Amino acid sequence: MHISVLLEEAVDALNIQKGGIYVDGTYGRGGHSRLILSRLDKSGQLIAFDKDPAAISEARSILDERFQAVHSSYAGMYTALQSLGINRVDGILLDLGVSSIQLDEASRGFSFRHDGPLDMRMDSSRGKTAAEWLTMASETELKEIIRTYGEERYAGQIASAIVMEQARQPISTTLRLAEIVAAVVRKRGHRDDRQHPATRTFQAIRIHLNQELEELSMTLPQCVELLNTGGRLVVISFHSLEDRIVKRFMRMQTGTDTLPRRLPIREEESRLHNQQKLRIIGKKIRPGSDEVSANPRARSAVMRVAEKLETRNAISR
Ligand SMILES: C[S@@+](CC[C@H](N)C(=O)[O-])C[C@H]1O[C@@H](n2cnc3c(N)ncnc32)[C@H](O)[C@@H]1O
Repeated sequence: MHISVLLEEAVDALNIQKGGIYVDGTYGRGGHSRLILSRLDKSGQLIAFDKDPAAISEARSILDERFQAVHSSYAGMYTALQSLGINRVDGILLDLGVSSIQLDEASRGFSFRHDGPLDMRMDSSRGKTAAEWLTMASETELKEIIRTYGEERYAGQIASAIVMEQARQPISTTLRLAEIVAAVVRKRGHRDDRQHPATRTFQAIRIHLNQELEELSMTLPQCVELLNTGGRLVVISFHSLEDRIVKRFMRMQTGTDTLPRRLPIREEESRLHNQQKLRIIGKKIRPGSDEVSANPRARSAVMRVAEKLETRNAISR
Protein backbone atom coordinates (compact mmCIF):
# COMPACT_ATOMS: atom_id res chain seq x y z
CA MET A 1 0.00 0.00 0.00
CA HIS A 2 1.16 3.54 -0.68
CA ILE A 3 0.00 6.28 1.68
CA SER A 4 0.01 9.61 -0.16
CA VAL A 5 2.19 12.24 1.48
CA LEU A 6 0.77 15.74 2.12
CA LEU A 7 -2.38 14.63 0.32
CA GLU A 8 -4.80 17.43 1.25
CA GLU A 9 -2.05 20.05 1.45
CA ALA A 10 -0.77 19.32 -2.07
CA VAL A 11 -4.21 19.27 -3.68
CA ASP A 12 -5.25 22.42 -1.79
CA ALA A 13 -2.06 24.07 -3.03
CA LEU A 14 -3.09 23.35 -6.63
CA ASN A 15 -6.00 25.72 -6.02
CA ILE A 16 -8.25 23.59 -8.23
CA GLN A 17 -10.61 25.37 -10.61
CA LYS A 18 -13.52 22.99 -11.18
CA GLY A 19 -13.33 23.08 -14.97
CA GLY A 20 -9.54 23.27 -15.21
CA ILE A 21 -6.94 20.94 -16.74
CA TYR A 22 -4.50 19.36 -14.29
CA VAL A 23 -1.43 17.14 -14.51
CA ASP A 24 -0.30 14.58 -11.95
CA GLY A 25 3.26 13.89 -13.12
CA THR A 26 3.73 11.01 -10.66
CA TYR A 27 0.58 8.88 -10.47
CA GLY A 28 2.01 6.17 -8.14
CA ARG A 29 -1.14 4.61 -6.75
CA GLY A 30 -3.29 7.60 -7.56
CA GLY A 31 -3.92 9.04 -4.09
CA HIS A 32 -3.40 12.61 -5.27
CA SER A 33 -5.05 11.94 -8.64
CA ARG A 34 -8.26 10.67 -7.03
CA LEU A 35 -8.52 13.70 -4.77
CA ILE A 36 -7.91 16.05 -7.72
CA LEU A 37 -10.65 14.28 -9.71
CA SER A 38 -13.07 14.65 -6.80
CA ARG A 39 -12.63 18.42 -6.97
CA LEU A 40 -13.25 18.76 -10.71
CA ASP A 41 -16.63 19.13 -12.35
CA LYS A 42 -17.73 17.48 -15.60
CA SER A 43 -15.66 19.83 -17.75
CA GLY A 44 -12.39 19.37 -15.83
CA GLN A 45 -9.54 17.10 -16.96
CA LEU A 46 -6.69 15.26 -15.31
CA ILE A 47 -3.75 13.76 -17.16
CA ALA A 48 -1.52 11.48 -15.10
CA PHE A 49 1.99 10.31 -15.95
CA ASP A 50 4.12 7.53 -14.53
CA LYS A 51 7.21 5.74 -15.75
CA ASP A 52 6.19 2.55 -14.04
CA PRO A 53 4.03 0.24 -16.18
CA ALA A 54 2.47 -1.23 -12.99
CA ALA A 55 1.36 2.23 -11.84
CA ILE A 56 -0.12 2.97 -15.27
CA SER A 57 -1.97 -0.31 -15.44
CA GLU A 58 -3.56 0.53 -12.06
CA ALA A 59 -4.35 4.03 -13.32
CA ARG A 60 -6.16 2.58 -16.33
CA SER A 61 -8.65 0.97 -13.94
CA ILE A 62 -10.01 4.48 -13.27
CA LEU A 63 -12.89 4.65 -15.69
CA ASP A 64 -13.62 8.34 -15.82
CA GLU A 65 -13.81 10.27 -19.05
CA ARG A 66 -12.14 13.27 -17.43
CA PHE A 67 -9.02 11.17 -16.74
CA GLN A 68 -6.16 9.92 -18.97
CA ALA A 69 -3.07 7.97 -17.92
CA VAL A 70 0.14 8.22 -19.94
CA HIS A 71 3.03 5.78 -19.62
CA SER A 72 5.93 8.18 -19.86
CA SER A 73 8.46 10.02 -17.80
CA TYR A 74 7.21 13.41 -16.72
CA ALA A 75 10.17 14.69 -18.70
CA GLY A 76 8.10 13.90 -21.82
CA MET A 77 5.15 15.88 -20.48
CA TYR A 78 5.26 18.78 -22.95
CA THR A 79 5.31 16.55 -26.05
CA ALA A 80 2.77 14.09 -24.65
CA LEU A 81 0.31 16.86 -23.80
CA GLN A 82 0.76 18.44 -27.24
CA SER A 83 -0.11 15.13 -28.84
CA LEU A 84 -3.30 15.08 -26.74
CA GLY A 85 -4.07 18.56 -28.09
CA ILE A 86 -3.31 20.26 -24.75
CA ASN A 87 -1.13 23.39 -24.83
CA ARG A 88 -1.88 24.89 -21.44
CA VAL A 89 -2.83 23.49 -18.03
CA ASP A 90 -4.00 24.97 -14.72
CA GLY A 91 -1.86 23.02 -12.30
CA ILE A 92 0.91 20.42 -12.13
CA LEU A 93 1.83 18.15 -9.24
CA LEU A 94 5.12 16.26 -8.92
CA ASP A 95 5.38 13.92 -5.93
CA LEU A 96 8.93 12.75 -6.52
CA GLY A 97 10.82 9.52 -5.90
CA VAL A 98 9.55 5.99 -5.49
CA SER A 99 6.26 4.74 -4.07
CA SER A 100 6.08 2.43 -1.06
CA ILE A 101 4.78 -0.25 -3.40
CA GLN A 102 7.92 -0.05 -5.53
CA LEU A 103 10.11 -0.10 -2.40
CA ASP A 104 8.31 -2.97 -0.70
CA GLU A 105 7.93 -5.23 -3.72
CA ALA A 106 11.07 -7.39 -3.54
CA SER A 107 10.96 -8.20 -7.25
CA ARG A 108 11.48 -4.51 -8.14
CA GLY A 109 14.91 -4.60 -6.53
CA PHE A 110 14.80 -1.25 -4.71
CA SER A 111 14.94 -2.57 -1.17
CA PHE A 112 17.92 -3.48 0.96
CA ARG A 113 15.53 -5.21 3.37
CA HIS A 114 13.83 -7.70 1.04
CA ASP A 115 15.88 -10.01 -1.13
CA GLY A 116 15.18 -9.73 -4.82
CA PRO A 117 16.86 -9.27 -8.20
CA LEU A 118 18.98 -6.11 -8.24
CA ASP A 119 16.76 -4.18 -10.64
CA MET A 120 15.84 -0.65 -9.38
CA ARG A 121 14.28 0.55 -12.64
CA MET A 122 11.15 2.64 -12.20
CA ASP A 123 10.33 1.88 -15.81
CA SER A 124 10.73 -1.88 -15.77
CA SER A 125 10.01 -2.02 -19.52
CA ARG A 126 13.29 -0.45 -20.61
CA GLY A 127 16.88 0.38 -19.69
CA LYS A 128 19.56 -1.40 -17.72
CA THR A 129 18.94 -3.01 -14.35
CA ALA A 130 21.24 -2.04 -11.47
CA ALA A 131 22.86 -5.49 -11.71
CA GLU A 132 23.61 -4.95 -15.41
CA TRP A 133 24.92 -1.46 -14.76
CA LEU A 134 27.25 -2.75 -12.00
CA THR A 135 28.90 -5.11 -14.47
CA MET A 136 30.04 -2.06 -16.48
CA ALA A 137 30.61 0.67 -13.89
CA SER A 138 34.21 1.59 -13.08
CA GLU A 139 35.34 2.15 -9.52
CA THR A 140 35.76 5.87 -10.18
CA GLU A 141 32.27 6.19 -11.62
CA LEU A 142 30.76 4.24 -8.72
CA LYS A 143 32.58 6.36 -6.17
CA GLU A 144 31.45 9.56 -7.84
CA ILE A 145 27.82 8.45 -7.98
CA ILE A 146 27.71 7.14 -4.42
CA ARG A 147 29.34 10.32 -3.15
CA THR A 148 27.24 12.76 -5.19
CA TYR A 149 23.81 11.14 -5.11
CA GLY A 150 24.14 9.34 -1.78
CA GLU A 151 26.18 11.99 0.04
CA GLU A 152 27.93 8.92 1.50
CA ARG A 153 31.16 9.61 3.33
CA TYR A 154 32.55 6.09 2.70
CA ALA A 155 31.88 6.29 -1.06
CA GLY A 156 35.49 5.42 -1.99
CA GLN A 157 35.68 2.34 0.23
CA ILE A 158 32.20 1.16 -0.81
CA ALA A 159 33.02 1.56 -4.51
CA SER A 160 36.23 -0.40 -4.09
CA ALA A 161 34.46 -3.23 -2.18
CA ILE A 162 31.72 -3.44 -4.82
CA VAL A 163 34.23 -3.64 -7.68
CA MET A 164 36.25 -6.34 -5.85
CA GLU A 165 33.18 -8.45 -5.10
CA GLN A 166 31.86 -7.92 -8.60
CA ALA A 167 35.10 -9.35 -10.01
CA ARG A 168 34.70 -12.48 -7.85
CA GLN A 169 31.03 -13.00 -8.68
CA PRO A 170 28.52 -10.64 -10.32
CA ILE A 171 26.29 -8.95 -7.74
CA SER A 172 22.77 -9.84 -8.77
CA THR A 173 20.61 -9.51 -5.65
CA THR A 174 19.64 -6.65 -3.36
CA LEU A 175 20.68 -8.41 -0.16
CA ARG A 176 24.13 -9.24 -1.50
CA LEU A 177 24.74 -5.58 -2.40
CA ALA A 178 23.34 -4.49 0.97
CA GLU A 179 25.69 -6.88 2.81
CA ILE A 180 28.76 -5.70 0.90
CA VAL A 181 27.95 -2.05 1.66
CA ALA A 182 27.00 -2.70 5.29
CA ALA A 183 30.26 -4.58 5.89
CA VAL A 184 32.29 -1.56 4.71
CA VAL A 185 30.29 0.96 6.75
CA ARG A 186 30.43 -1.20 9.91
CA LYS A 187 34.18 -1.78 9.48
CA ARG A 188 34.65 2.00 9.62
CA GLY A 189 32.89 1.84 13.01
CA HIS A 190 29.93 3.85 11.80
CA ARG A 191 26.60 3.24 13.55
CA ASP A 192 23.35 5.03 12.95
CA ASP A 193 20.39 3.16 14.36
CA ARG A 194 17.94 5.30 12.40
CA GLN A 195 19.33 4.32 9.03
CA HIS A 196 20.39 1.03 7.43
CA PRO A 197 24.09 1.33 6.39
CA ALA A 198 23.19 0.68 2.74
CA THR A 199 20.49 3.39 2.56
CA ARG A 200 22.69 6.04 0.93
CA THR A 201 24.30 3.70 -1.59
CA PHE A 202 20.93 2.31 -2.70
CA GLN A 203 19.56 5.84 -3.01
CA ALA A 204 22.55 6.88 -5.12
CA ILE A 205 22.35 3.95 -7.54
CA ARG A 206 18.58 4.40 -7.88
CA ILE A 207 18.90 8.13 -8.62
CA HIS A 208 21.61 7.51 -11.20
CA LEU A 209 19.91 4.58 -12.92
CA ASN A 210 16.59 6.39 -13.24
CA GLN A 211 18.20 9.73 -14.17
CA GLU A 212 16.03 11.28 -11.47
CA LEU A 213 17.75 14.63 -11.09
CA GLU A 214 18.31 15.14 -14.82
CA GLU A 215 14.65 14.43 -15.56
CA LEU A 216 13.51 16.77 -12.79
CA SER A 217 15.70 19.56 -14.17
CA MET A 218 14.37 18.97 -17.69
CA THR A 219 10.76 19.00 -16.49
CA LEU A 220 10.55 22.13 -14.35
CA PRO A 221 10.95 24.55 -17.32
CA GLN A 222 8.29 22.57 -19.24
CA CYS A 223 5.92 23.05 -16.30
CA VAL A 224 6.39 26.82 -16.39
CA GLU A 225 5.83 26.81 -20.15
CA LEU A 226 2.64 24.76 -19.81
CA LEU A 227 0.98 26.65 -16.97
CA ASN A 228 -1.73 29.20 -17.59
CA THR A 229 -1.43 32.49 -15.72
CA GLY A 230 -2.47 31.77 -12.13
CA GLY A 231 -1.73 28.03 -12.56
CA ARG A 232 0.17 26.31 -9.78
CA LEU A 233 3.26 24.10 -9.70
CA VAL A 234 3.42 21.90 -6.59
CA VAL A 235 6.49 19.75 -5.95
CA ILE A 236 7.04 17.31 -3.09
CA SER A 237 10.70 16.24 -2.69
CA PHE A 238 12.14 13.54 -0.48
CA HIS A 239 15.81 14.41 -0.27
CA SER A 240 17.94 17.50 -0.28
CA LEU A 241 19.32 16.98 -3.80
CA GLU A 242 15.83 17.15 -5.32
CA ASP A 243 14.70 19.95 -3.06
CA ARG A 244 17.77 22.02 -3.91
CA ILE A 245 16.94 21.79 -7.64
CA VAL A 246 13.31 22.78 -7.05
CA LYS A 247 14.18 25.64 -4.69
CA ARG A 248 16.84 27.04 -7.02
CA PHE A 249 14.59 26.74 -10.06
CA MET A 250 11.66 28.48 -8.40
CA ARG A 251 13.89 31.29 -7.18
CA MET A 252 15.39 31.76 -10.64
CA GLN A 253 11.91 32.01 -12.10
CA THR A 254 10.90 34.68 -9.62
CA GLY A 255 13.86 36.74 -10.80
CA THR A 256 15.06 37.06 -7.22
CA ASP A 257 18.02 34.70 -7.51
CA THR A 258 21.16 36.65 -8.16
CA LEU A 259 23.61 35.91 -10.96
CA PRO A 260 27.30 35.89 -10.02
CA ARG A 261 28.16 39.60 -9.93
CA ARG A 262 31.60 39.59 -11.48
CA LEU A 263 30.73 37.62 -14.58
CA PRO A 264 30.50 39.64 -17.79
CA ILE A 265 26.77 39.11 -18.36
CA ARG A 266 25.34 40.66 -21.46
CA GLU A 267 22.31 42.86 -21.10
CA GLU A 268 20.03 40.45 -22.98
CA GLU A 269 20.98 37.52 -20.72
CA SER A 270 20.43 39.66 -17.71
CA ARG A 271 17.01 40.75 -18.95
CA LEU A 272 15.99 37.14 -19.65
CA HIS A 273 17.27 36.09 -16.26
CA ASN A 274 15.17 38.71 -14.57
CA GLN A 275 12.02 37.81 -16.42
CA GLN A 276 9.68 36.96 -13.61
CA LYS A 277 7.58 33.95 -14.54
CA LEU A 278 6.65 32.54 -11.15
CA ARG A 279 5.65 33.80 -7.74
CA ILE A 280 6.43 31.60 -4.76
CA ILE A 281 3.38 30.75 -2.66
CA GLY A 282 4.04 30.50 1.07
CA LYS A 283 6.99 28.83 2.71
CA LYS A 284 8.14 25.26 2.19
CA ILE A 285 5.75 22.85 3.89
CA ARG A 286 6.67 19.74 5.85
CA PRO A 287 4.29 17.05 7.10
CA GLY A 288 3.13 17.48 10.69
CA SER A 289 4.05 15.07 13.48
CA ASP A 290 0.72 13.21 13.19
CA GLU A 291 1.32 12.47 9.54
CA VAL A 292 4.91 11.37 10.19
CA SER A 293 3.89 8.98 12.95
CA ALA A 294 1.14 7.50 10.77
CA ASN A 295 3.48 7.32 7.75
CA PRO A 296 7.22 7.42 8.57
CA ARG A 297 8.01 7.75 4.84
CA ALA A 298 6.63 11.29 5.05
CA ARG A 299 9.46 12.25 7.43
CA SER A 300 11.75 13.73 4.81
CA ALA A 301 9.10 15.32 2.58
CA VAL A 302 9.27 19.01 1.65
CA MET A 303 6.61 20.67 -0.49
CA ARG A 304 7.16 23.86 -2.50
CA VAL A 305 4.50 25.76 -4.41
CA ALA A 306 4.76 28.44 -7.10
CA GLU A 307 2.23 30.24 -9.27
CA LYS A 308 2.63 31.28 -12.90
CA LEU A 309 2.60 35.02 -13.45
CA GLU A 310 1.58 36.88 -16.52
CA THR A 311 4.83 37.04 -18.49
CA ARG A 312 6.20 40.56 -18.68
CA ASN A 313 9.64 41.98 -19.26
CA ALA A 314 11.44 42.83 -16.09
CA ILE A 315 13.84 45.77 -15.89
CA SER A 316 17.45 44.83 -16.64
CA ARG A 317 19.93 44.95 -13.83
C1 LIG B 1 5.92 9.02 -4.47
S1 LIG B 1 5.18 8.12 -5.75
C2 LIG B 1 3.73 9.05 -6.11
C3 LIG B 1 2.57 8.68 -5.26
C4 LIG B 1 1.26 9.32 -5.65
N1 LIG B 1 1.30 10.77 -5.53
C5 LIG B 1 0.12 8.77 -4.84
O1 LIG B 1 -0.50 9.52 -4.10
O2 LIG B 1 -0.16 7.57 -4.96
C6 LIG B 1 6.20 8.52 -7.09
C7 LIG B 1 5.78 7.89 -8.41
O3 LIG B 1 6.40 8.66 -9.42
C8 LIG B 1 6.88 7.83 -10.43
N2 LIG B 1 8.00 8.54 -11.05
C9 LIG B 1 9.19 8.84 -10.53
N3 LIG B 1 9.95 9.52 -11.41
C10 LIG B 1 9.18 9.66 -12.52
C11 LIG B 1 9.39 10.28 -13.78
N4 LIG B 1 10.55 10.87 -14.11
N5 LIG B 1 8.38 10.27 -14.65
C12 LIG B 1 7.19 9.68 -14.36
N6 LIG B 1 6.96 9.05 -13.19
C13 LIG B 1 7.93 9.04 -12.28
C14 LIG B 1 7.29 6.56 -9.74
O4 LIG B 1 7.26 5.49 -10.64
C15 LIG B 1 6.23 6.46 -8.63
O5 LIG B 1 5.16 5.67 -9.07
